[in-house]
Amino acid sequence: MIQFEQVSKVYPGGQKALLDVNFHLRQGEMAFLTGHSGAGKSTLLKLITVIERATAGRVAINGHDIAHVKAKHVPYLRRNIGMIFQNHHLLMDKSVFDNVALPLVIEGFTHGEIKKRVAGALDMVGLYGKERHLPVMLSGGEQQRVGIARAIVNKPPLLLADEPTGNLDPKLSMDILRLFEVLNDSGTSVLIATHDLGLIARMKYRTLTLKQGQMVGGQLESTSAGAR
Ligand SMILES: Nc1ncnc2c1ncn2[C@@H]1O[C@H](COP(=O)(O)OP(=O)(O)OP(=O)(O)O)[C@@H](O)[C@H]1O
Repeated sequence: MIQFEQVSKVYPGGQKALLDVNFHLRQGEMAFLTGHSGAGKSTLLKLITVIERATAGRVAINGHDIAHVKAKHVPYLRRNIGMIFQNHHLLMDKSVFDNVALPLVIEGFTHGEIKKRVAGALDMVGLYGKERHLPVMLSGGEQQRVGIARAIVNKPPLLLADEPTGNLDPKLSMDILRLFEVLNDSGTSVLIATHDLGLIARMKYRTLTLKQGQMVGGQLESTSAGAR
């Protein structure tokens, strides 16, 4: 599903964020991505969503090299990726419903289908009934879950999450991880960047580890990857 071959990223100014990174996330796999602050986790996710471009190497999704994809094709590529951001990226002047509906509106779904799917996604994250609320009326954890509902509402084949449990208490964190498992069971590939080693330890998934931009663990696919 996702393949990195000798991928490096140097930011303008010379900051080396990733160095010769190799890994393969299989179709239907769920894995964690961990490492110290500044190790390069967010950068790695940004290369997959083409928010940033690799300086060297090959980044491929389903065999297609995306490192050099034309800017006009990037929105099509992103439709297949649900992205959960560290700081939610919600539209603060729009209701919960409008925030979650956004990917479906962009894709041109009918109003009836949008209502049905948004209700389903909000139900999955435990926010059913809060459709008309503005994000400011919600707690940090609830806002995070609105971001998760928005990422899963169009049932993307790939879900990327950057610290998805950062604002959540242990019980809610576990609930969100279980939700990712449900999506993974239905075929979604999931990559979760997190500092939460306790959470990782409780779930038996492959863990890719970055240290100062280098992949120092988890690159090799194990036959038990994805087993619980
Ligand atoms: N836009 C940018 N311009 C220059 N340097 C950047 C930029 N974004 C990130 N970096 C640098 O690249 C390195 C990797 O950053 P990145 O955000 O990928 O790390 P991270 O592992 O996600 O960290 P955290 O866990 O703190 O979010 C850091 O040294 C950071 O300062």
